[in-house]
Parts: sequence; C-alpha cells; structure tokens
Amino acid sequence: MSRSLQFFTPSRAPYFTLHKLPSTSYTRFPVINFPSKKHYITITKSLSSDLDAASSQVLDSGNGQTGVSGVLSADNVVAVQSHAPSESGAAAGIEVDAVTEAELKENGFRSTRRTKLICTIGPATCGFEQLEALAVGGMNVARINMCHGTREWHQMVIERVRRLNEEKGFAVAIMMDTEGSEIHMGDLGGAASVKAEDGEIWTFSVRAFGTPRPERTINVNYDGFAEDVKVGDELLVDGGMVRFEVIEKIGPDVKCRCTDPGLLLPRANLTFWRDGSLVRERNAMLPTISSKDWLDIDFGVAEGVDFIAISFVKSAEVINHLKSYIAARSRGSDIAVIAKIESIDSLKNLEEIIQASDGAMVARGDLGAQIPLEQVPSAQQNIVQLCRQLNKPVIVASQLLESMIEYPTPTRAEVADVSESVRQRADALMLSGESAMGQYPDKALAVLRSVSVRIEKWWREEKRHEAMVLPDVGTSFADSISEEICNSAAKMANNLEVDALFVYTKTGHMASLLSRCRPDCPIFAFTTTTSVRRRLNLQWGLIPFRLGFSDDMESNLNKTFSLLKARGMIKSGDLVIAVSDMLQSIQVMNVP
Ligand SMILES: Nc1ncnc2c1ncn2[C@@H]1O[C@H](COP(=O)(O)OP(=O)(O)O)[C@@H](O)[C@H]1O
Ligand SMILES: C=C(OP(=O)(O)O)C(=O)O
Ligand SMILES: [K+]
Ligand SMILES: [Mg+2]
Repeated sequence: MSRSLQFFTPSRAPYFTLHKLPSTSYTRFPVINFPSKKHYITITKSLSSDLDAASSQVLDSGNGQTGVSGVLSADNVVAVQSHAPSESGAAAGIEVDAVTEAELKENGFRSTRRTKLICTIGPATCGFEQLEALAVGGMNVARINMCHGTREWHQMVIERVRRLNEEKGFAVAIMMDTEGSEIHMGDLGGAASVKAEDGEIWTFSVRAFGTPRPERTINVNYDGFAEDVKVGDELLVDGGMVRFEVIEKIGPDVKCRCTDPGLLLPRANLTFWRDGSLVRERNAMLPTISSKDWLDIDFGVAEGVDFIAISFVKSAEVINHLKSYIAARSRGSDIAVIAKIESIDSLKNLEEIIQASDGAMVARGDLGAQIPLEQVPSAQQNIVQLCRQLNKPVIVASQLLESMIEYPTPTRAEVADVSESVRQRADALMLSGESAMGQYPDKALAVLRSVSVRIEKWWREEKRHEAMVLPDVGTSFADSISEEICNSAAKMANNLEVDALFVYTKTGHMASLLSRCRPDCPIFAFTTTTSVRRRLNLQWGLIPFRLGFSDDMESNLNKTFSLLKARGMIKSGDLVIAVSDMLQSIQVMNVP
C-alpha cells in the first residue's frame, strides 16, 4: 500500500503531495523533483526516527533539480520545507564523480590525472554498458559527431549518458560537434567501405545515384563541385588516404583516375589541390554553420548539451553570432562554444577566434588536409600555447591512437604523439574512430590515461616549470585581482609543495585561472551548479565538486574539510591553499 510524502513550501501553499514508497521495506528514493527552482530543502519533521539519517542526505541544487534523497521506510510521513539558498547555511552534501572519488582514495591526490579525456561515441560505444565502461575508464566528456548517425541515435546517446550520471554517480559532460559545410562524399549506400584501386576511373558527382550504387561512383554533397574543379586537379580523400586525378568533366560528373589506392569510408572528407595548394573557390564561401547545423544546434540547446564544437570556423564573427544565439535560447544554462581549428582561415584569424570562443580544438584530421602535414605539429604547439595564454581550454584531436582502431596496442610513434600533447599541457585529448568504431575503445582510453599520468608525473619529478610568462587576461580591475591571486596561489602551491589547491567559484572563472597556471598539485574546484561543474570537466587539473556554499569562507572551509574527510578524500594534516571569488584572499592551512 502506498503512503504519501507531504511537502510543504512557504512560497507555494499549501502542500505538494507525492505518492511514493511502494513497499514496506526500506527504500532509497533517488531524487524527488521539487517544483520550485533555487530552493533548498530540509526535512523539518518526521514521524520516524529513521528520518534523521535521511535528513543528513538532503540534496541541494541550483538548477531546478532540487530534490531530496534519503533512506526512508514505507511508514514514514515527512514534512519537507523549502527555503532560499541564503537561508541554508548548512545545505548539506557534496557531489563528485564516482571515478575521481575512487581514484583519490586509491592513489592520493598527488597522482590524480590532470589531462582530461574525450571519447567520440559511435556504434562501438553507444550501448549503456559500453558507455559505462568508458566512464569507469576515465572519460570526462562524451562527443557526438553530427556528421554521423540520426537524430534519434544522438538523443539516445545523450539520454544514456545522463542516466549513467544519475544512476551511477558519474559527471560525464556532453559535446556536440557540428557537421559544418565541408565537402564530403555520400554514405556509400550502406557499405562500410569500398576499395579504390590504382588506375581505376571513378565518377564523383552531385547526382544522387540509385541503389544499388553503380560501380565506382561517389556522390558528393557540394553542388558547386563540378564547377570548382579543373581537369588536372588532385582530389584528396580524408587528407590523402586515397588520391585521384581529375581527368574529365561531363556536366555534373567529374571523372577521376585513382593515383593512390586505398579504402573509401562513408562520408569521407574531400579536398582538391592545384599546383600544390588547396583550391578554395566558391566552396570557401559556404557558411561555417549550415542550415542543417542550425537545426542540430537547436537540438543541442534543447537537450542542454555542455559543449558545442563548431567545425571549420573561419572567423570570430560566427562564434560571436552563435554565442548570442545560444544565450537567447538556453535560459542561463551556459553552453560552451568550442572553435575547431581545422582550416587555413582559422589559422589566419587564430587569436580573434580563440578570444571569442570558450575553448578550441586542434582538429588535426582536417587541418592536415588543408595544410602540409609537416606543418601540423608546429600549428598544434602554437594553438595549445595561445589557448593557455588566453585562458581557454584546448583539445588535441584526431589520430592519437589511430592504429588501435584495429589493433589492441598502439604504435610507439602514437605513444610519443600522445606524450607530446600531454607534455604541451593541453587540457584534453580526444579519441575519434578509436572509440567510435574501433575494436578496442576501452584499451585506447586506458592508453591515454596511463600515458597522461606517466608524463605528468615525469614532468613534476623533473620540476619542469616552464618559463612561459602568462600575459594578463583580465579586462576589469576585479578580474585582474582574481588573476593575480591565482598566479600567486599557484606559485605558492608549487614552492610550498602543498597537497591541493581549493577554489570556491560560482562561474568557474577562478578555477580556470588556476588551471591555466598548471600547478604541481591538483585543484579541487567547488561550484554551486551542476552545469558549471560539468564544464570544468574539460579543464586541466581541475577536480570539480558541486557544493552549496556561502560568502563566509571560514564556514565553507570547515564544511568542505568535514565532508571530504568523512568520505576519505582528504585527511588531517594535508596542506591546502584556498582561494575564492567571493573573498579575494589566499589562505594556507593544514586540514584540521
Ligand atoms: N554516430 C556515428 N555513427 C556511425 N559511425 C560513426 C559515428 N560517429 C563516428 N563514427 C565513425 O567513426 C569515425 C571517426 O569519427 P570522427 O573522427 O568523429 O568522424 P570523421 O571521420 O567523419 O571526421 C567516422 O569516420 C565514422 O566511421
Ligand atoms: C576532429 C576533427 O573533426 P571531424 O572529426 O568532425 O572531422 C578533425 O578534423 O580532426
Ligand atoms: K564534425
Ligand atoms: Mg574535422
């Protein structure tokens, strides 16, 4: 027989009634949604002594997920009161993801991984258990590439990641990556791949071919294709994995001879070259955000994804436009915009693009098809450094462990490439095909994890404090104060060899300023909202926690110490430096 829980809230008289508690046994009910935003809930009255235990597990929330969790028996009837955050000095609870917590307890916080990991989700990893295995393996962000898959599929993946977070205590953020207006082939009528042999003549055309697709024909998504290419041009598939020479144009059809044989994959990217340089004719005029991308962006906003990565960014303008578009539609739940640096134009306008964005991705796949391959490593280093200088998170992406799509161990060269990105102190590394459609997604993730941890440790042991001087980024006096505080706190943390930096930050800004300094110790970032916490997942060295806190640092610290100690995440005597964006100070102390 079900009993009812009665909720009382001062602002919405008189009662909310929830019929729950199905059995007579003890039940742990997850989160009961409360109708009013930005209210904290405390159990004020119960008819059972069990509720003392429950009241200590009351959750707070800033994003409408307000609710209460606890252990209740079916006989309980409780009154629950909601009140504004300011009144709830003791809003209990702290949220950290299950993987970090386990890692902290096991290895101590000195050896936690600082480099964040992103996995592209695809057919190899879209199952609930497969996603869980990636989360357990350290995936901080799940990426969905809108070039592939259906709307229903993307929705399913988002739903599963969310469920995983809720049910299993992970905090995996979601990144949506737009298709962009690149020129690419069609989907090969369902075939996984087709082989192009040396000397074969293939037809590339905007014509949609019927099924079965006639032999040696490829549909191209760009209407101006036949007009833009010239006989003699070189046509590169996926930046050179397969090459063709244009030999004849007949109306919409472009006949090409294969000069470098290889496998053609569905929707592979196409570029064409003339006299050794990339041809940019009318295709250079294609909008960065296509009409399909806008629909995908609307979908991402409606789903509340954490990051939107924009393909083939050419200028800061498009980023600014998108940011205002999102701001007008997403009601405060900030979505970070990541600029993918993968075209010649994006390199030309690099600084203004990064300045306008919330982060950048070195998208080496397409970048390597637009500039000579040997220029990619220096471009990567420039982008990583510039992002750090401008205080924007940066992701290194594509082909990090490409051979692991097929093989269970990486090549030595791949390990060296991953190491180099970690050594450059990029915020995050990304898997693409390795996790989307490879045979060993978990192993690939494990390689990223172990190489990151090893190189980070080596760097600390060797005391490789780089000489890079970080330029000022603050635009107001208050910002400059925060920046000075973070620079000094990070330096003190290194010199005093403290165990952790604590930062109490509402917007996440102070946390990113600390992360930018790449200190030797991990940074515990306490923030009040779930969305900020998930976003901080992308940034180097940050361990994001969600915690209700006040303007009183003394009580925040005491509360944090006792909560973390109770969970075995810190211990008495640990040396900590704390900063906050409410009180502009640096505190150094031992955990009592
Ligand atoms: N949602 C998906 N559905 C099917 N295949 C996917 C999906 N996402 C990625 N893939 C596969 O993984 C490969 C690598 O992913 P990614 O690097 O993101 O895309 P691309 O190769 O198009 O740049 C893709 O070429 C595609 O074969
Ligand atoms: C990450 C990249 O973009 P996409 O996988 O969407 O082509 C890239 O080109 O490296
Ligand atoms: K994409
Ligand atoms: Mg790309």
